[in-house]
Formats: sequence, C-alpha cells, structure tokens
Amino acid sequence: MCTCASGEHDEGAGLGWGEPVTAGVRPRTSRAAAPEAIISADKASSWVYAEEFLAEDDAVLAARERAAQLGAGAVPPGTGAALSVLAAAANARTVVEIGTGTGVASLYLLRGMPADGVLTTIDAEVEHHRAAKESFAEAGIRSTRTRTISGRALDVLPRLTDAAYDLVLLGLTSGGVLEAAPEYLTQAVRLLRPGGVLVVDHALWHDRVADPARRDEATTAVRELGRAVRADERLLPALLPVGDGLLVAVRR
Ligand SMILES: C[S@@+](CC[C@H](N)C(=O)[O-])C[C@H]1O[C@@H](n2cnc3c(N)ncnc32)[C@H](O)[C@@H]1O
Repeated sequence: MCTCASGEHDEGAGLGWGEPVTAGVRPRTSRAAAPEAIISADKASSWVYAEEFLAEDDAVLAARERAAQLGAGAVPPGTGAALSVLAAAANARTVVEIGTGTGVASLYLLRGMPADGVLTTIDAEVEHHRAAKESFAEAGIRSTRTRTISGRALDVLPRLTDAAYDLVLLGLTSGGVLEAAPEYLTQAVRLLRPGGVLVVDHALWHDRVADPARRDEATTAVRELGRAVRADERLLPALLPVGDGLLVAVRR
C-alpha cells in the first residue's frame, strides 16, 4: 500500500526520502515493522483532524491574515502547535528563526518558550518584519523577548554565537534558503548547544519529496538536506509528517 500523500509512487518508496526502492539506498526497515497497519485510506482525514486539533487564538489569526495580505506564507496550525511543544520540551530560552514572515511561527515558538526566553528572528524583507512586529505587539509580547534582524540569513547567521541556542528553526523557501541548504545546515548545527533542537520546516516540500518521480531542483535539494541530516552523527533526527513536514533533530 502506498504511504505517500500523492499516492503516485511505488510501495514503500516514501520511506527513503523519495529514492526508488530499486536504488538500494532505503534506510533499513523491517517488513514486520512496515507501517501498512497504520496507513489507511483514512490517513488524509486523520491529517486534517490533527491540523484542526487545536483552535488558533485571535493574535495568531491576525498574523496569518497579515501573511495572506503580503503573500508571506505561514506554518499551518499543526506545525505551529508542534513548534510550541518542541520549544517547551527543550525549555528553549534562546531560539533562532530563519524566515520570520509575519510572525505566525514566531508566536507559536514564543508560546512554548519560558517567559524570559528571547527569539532571534531573521528575514530579508523589512515589510515582513514590520508586520511581524505588529503581530508581536497584538499578542502582548514584550519587545525584549524578540530580536528582529533584517537581512539575508546567510549574512546574519555567521555573526551569531557558537553553541548559544536551544532551538533553531529553518524555514525552507525557494529563492535563497533552499538553494544554499547545506550552508544553512552547517550554520544551524554550529549555533546549537548540545541537546539543542534543529527544526526544518517544509521537509516534505509540498508532498514532492516522497515521490521519486519528482526530480526538480527544489525537491532534490530538500531530499539532499534530509539525507545530510540523517547521515550527520552529531544529530538524532525524526521526520514528523505534520503540515508540510517537520524534520527535527537533537544536537548530541
Ligand atoms: C514562508 S515565510 C516564513 C513564514 C514563517 N515561518 C511563519 O510560519 O510565520 C518565508 C520567509 O522567509 C524570508 N526569506 C526568504 N529567503 C530569505 C533569506 N535568504 N534570508 C532571510 N529571509 C528570507 C521571506 O522574506 C519570508 O518572509
């Protein structure tokens, strides 16, 4: 039975970041442990149910509206909830977010962080940062809890301190971040303290990563980033099929 959202590929191919089964590079998995028992025709409705499990408050909805107006994009509710949980579980006092948008994911991260936690959030678009600051103010976030840095993230990240951060969120976007994904991974791992958490959003890239027939540049770059994280012995990863895919990894 196909396990991917698109339903277009061979059985089991979704287990290996989209490599065809014949490529022989699938991660070792036992047939006995194959997920057929939990993958059913109802999977899509379960995903929708999970996305709608928690209602969003007015401040998040307003930030989402700003994102729609500016065409900035925003994490769906299930991803947002997962970000809050990860930030809380890691007791994340220091967080770096790459790609602020209008602050939807930022609000979820801040919700999970302790009250004295500081979110450093980077975006290349000044207009997005202006909107994000409105989102933070409307949510009652004290200005000392956010540090917005406007600029291309690859120019900003090298200025941040080694091993000083509890969580790094990397939002993959085409037009810059995706194309330089290996450099972003290097920077993110450098910034994390041991025990810190790397989070990569869009790790399933619009349901294309799991489909080996999709070999466009962006999808290939996301797959390669997944392989790099999987192969990195400093990281303990899991790929969560929430939203557009959250690749999470603890820095050992
Ligand atoms: C999809 S939005 C982020 C949305 C955010 N994660 C949320 O859920 O609210 C992607 C953002 O990344 C920013 N961005 C794209 N390339 C960038 C780069 N190279 N450096 C910094 N920001 C970048 C865009 O301006 C945009 O605001």
